[in-house]
Amino acid sequence: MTKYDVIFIGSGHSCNHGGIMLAMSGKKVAFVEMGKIGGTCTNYGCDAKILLDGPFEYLDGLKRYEGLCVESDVKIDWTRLMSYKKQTLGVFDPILEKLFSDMGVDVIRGRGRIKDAHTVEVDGTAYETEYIVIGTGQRNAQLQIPGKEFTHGSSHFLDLDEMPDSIIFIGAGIISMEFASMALALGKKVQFFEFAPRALMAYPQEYVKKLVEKMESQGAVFHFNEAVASVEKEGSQYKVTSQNGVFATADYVLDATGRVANFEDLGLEELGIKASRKGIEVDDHMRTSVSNIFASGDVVDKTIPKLTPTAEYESNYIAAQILGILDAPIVYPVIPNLVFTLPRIGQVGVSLDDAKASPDAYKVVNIPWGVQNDWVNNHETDTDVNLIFDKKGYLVGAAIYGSEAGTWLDYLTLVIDKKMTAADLRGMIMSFPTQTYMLWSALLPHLKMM
Ligand SMILES: Cc1cc2nc3c(=O)[nH]c(=O)nc-3n(C[C@H](O)[C@H](O)[C@H](O)COP(=O)(O)OP(=O)(O)OC[C@H]3O[C@@H](n4cnc5c(N)ncnc54)[C@H](O)[C@@H]3O)c2cc1C
Ligand SMILES: NC(=O)c1ccc[n+]([C@@H]2O[C@H](COP(=O)([O-])OP(=O)(O)OC[C@H]3O[C@@H](n4cnc5c(N)ncnc54)[C@H](O)[C@@H]3O)[C@@H](O)[C@H]2O)c1
Repeated sequence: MTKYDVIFIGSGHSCNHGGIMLAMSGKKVAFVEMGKIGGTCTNYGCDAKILLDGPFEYLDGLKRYEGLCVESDVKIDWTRLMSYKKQTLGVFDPILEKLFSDMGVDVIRGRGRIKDAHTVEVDGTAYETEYIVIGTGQRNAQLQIPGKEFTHGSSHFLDLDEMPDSIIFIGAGIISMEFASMALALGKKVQFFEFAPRALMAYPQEYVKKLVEKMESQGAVFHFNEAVASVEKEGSQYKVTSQNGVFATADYVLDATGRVANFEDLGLEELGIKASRKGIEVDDHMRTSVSNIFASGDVVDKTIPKLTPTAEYESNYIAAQILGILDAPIVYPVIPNLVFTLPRIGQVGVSLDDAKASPDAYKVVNIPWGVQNDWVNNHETDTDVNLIFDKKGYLVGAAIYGSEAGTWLDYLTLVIDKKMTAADLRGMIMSFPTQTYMLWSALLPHLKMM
């Protein structure tokens, strides 16, 4: 029997970064994968979504100049876009398998199950190992309601060869709002049933309101405070009904009501490792109650956001521990959150809603960016930025509404994380005229001097 130093169950971002670090440091490593190599982000999540979003971003930008100087009749052909997506991402699985094995990692295909603290079984074959890392991720939390068989999850939507003419989104969270932005840009009929009083509950209220109004102007209908109770088939359509009796019909129903951990059938109960739909319980070293078994990424029960960069961070942290490079508890740096709607909404650090509720602790500087910087802003007049400073003048948070939010958020994350002062920024030279230069100028007067 091959004896491994570390077996990862999963091959997504919660596993592969740390796994490669370990293999390159001379450890004998294997990834056990029952689906596509690379996991959700690579095959059915971030990468698929951002590839499809590409032309929509440009179309949204071009539309801003309509009536000003652009006569636009640009249309996106979803079917051809999807075929481009399938061609591009379809080759990732074999490429990654080769890449990993070239780096010294064995890829074992099949469902992994922990037999005892030092044995992983894959479809009946046992593999011995010193350490185990569980990185089995999450799946759609499909509502258990009558007619659930008529609903689809995010992976199905990201593989649709034809965009349906009408769609009901159950939930107005991150996945629904991102997907609906594309459907609306194609002129499709979109409705939402959302249990909460508003969309994107974790994001700044005023920005979500702006986004919802934009989507409504494109024809979207939002039913807030409506929990879905059933889905029925009516001819070629589907009827969605809420607990209050509000109903609507559409060609397609997407259930995006959150995600649950893949913790079942891993042999955890026999080992006394605690887990629930929220995830596997770990200590501040990412260890389960069995000290040589770690959990990483989306499958962990944690309060920090379940994202690709946080999964990557944890996998590197676990690898460093196994290598004996560090022994301190895990400490997360500031984590940016970005919704890829049209336009984006992003925030990092202290949230805008919290900062506004605590004026004694924070100074909020609003910049009506789109109005002030229209000349450098690609005519995106409704862009808005809020910068949040603590009483010493350090930047501690930021919230952004605009198509460039991602780039700016990463830049501001650096300023927050490194506790940069005005003197630090003045010691740097930025390119000009760029939006990041304007952000740099906007920060200077409010930041701690030195
Ligand atoms: C539609 C969508 C869009 C997203 N967009 C973004 C985004 O824009 N930005 C962002 O940061 N995050 C995004 N995410 C979240 C991101 O995809 C996850 O945070 C990330 O993939 C987590 O990585 P992971 O390795 O923990 O889990 P996963 O990537 O889910 O990997 C888990 C792997 O384990 C395998 N597995 C499970 N059980 C077993 C078993 N018993 N044996 C063997 N293999 C097993 C699965 O097949 C899977 O490949 C998105 C998610 C979705 C669904
Ligand atoms: N840009 C990104 O970072 C990104 C993008 C996509 C996905 N993700 C990942 O996926 C997760 C988001 O997944 P999601 O959008 O499914 O979850 P979510 O938690 O963002 O949204 C789910 C929504 O469904 C609503 N809901 C729950 N039960 C309902 C019911 N019975 N009827 C009507 N509404 C109901 C909730 O109130 C909530 O607003 C993120 O936490 C992240 O892990 C991240």
